[in-house]
Amino acid sequence: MSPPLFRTRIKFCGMTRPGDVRLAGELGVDAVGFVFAASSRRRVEPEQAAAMRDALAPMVDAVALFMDSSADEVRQVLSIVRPSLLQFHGDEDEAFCRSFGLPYIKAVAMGADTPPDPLALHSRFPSASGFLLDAHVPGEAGGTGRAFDWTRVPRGLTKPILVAGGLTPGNIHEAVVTTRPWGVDVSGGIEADQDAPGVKDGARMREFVEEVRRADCG
Ligand SMILES: O=C(O)c1ccccc1NCC(=O)[C@H](O)[C@H](O)COP(=O)(O)O
Repeated sequence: MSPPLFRTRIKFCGMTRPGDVRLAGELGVDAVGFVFAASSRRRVEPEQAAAMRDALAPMVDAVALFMDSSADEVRQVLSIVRPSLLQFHGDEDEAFCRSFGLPYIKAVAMGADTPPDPLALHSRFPSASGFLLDAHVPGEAGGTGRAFDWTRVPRGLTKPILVAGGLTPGNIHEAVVTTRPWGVDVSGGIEADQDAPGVKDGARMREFVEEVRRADCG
């Protein structure tokens, strides 16, 4: 049987080391994320992210992730890091997100109540390139290592969606088969030590990619 044409995109987030970024490129990952959210345990300085960007393979997106940063802070990161894609995790509105002239992804918290309404999302963020559905843990912003109920992924989203939150090499096959997303985003699940956030583990990175590809073939 010939392999399917569709390929689930993979983003590794919360990168802090150039070597991990280099390996992500070799594994065929589509994007890597650098976190600039003030509250994050994986936050990096713009200069550190610029060094990682230099380690990036061609045709891999460098994603700068913000949460309620000021426009000046975002612009400073853009000038130093030169990301190809932005990701917003806070209360940023459409005008703010598009004001930097770069494609962007808007994160949506998947709380315990009703799933987000696709029409409402599209009309609030018509210029978004896609939406990242992340687990919502009260009092925490992201990168929580928690998963949400994947059966609650809203149908009828015409823009690409990325599923995030608590993904690991052990559950990513089921997550992809259940949700069939445009892409998946992982941070803690490719780290070996919970006490060393941002330090990725090569074997877990490789296994994660292999499991996504296995799901793509199923
Ligand atoms: O990763 C963080 O520390 C973070 C902090 C504040 C806002 C967002 C953050 N991460 C966003 C991501 O895209 C993560 O990859 C996503 O939340 C999944 O994280 P994980 O559950 O650890 O895989």
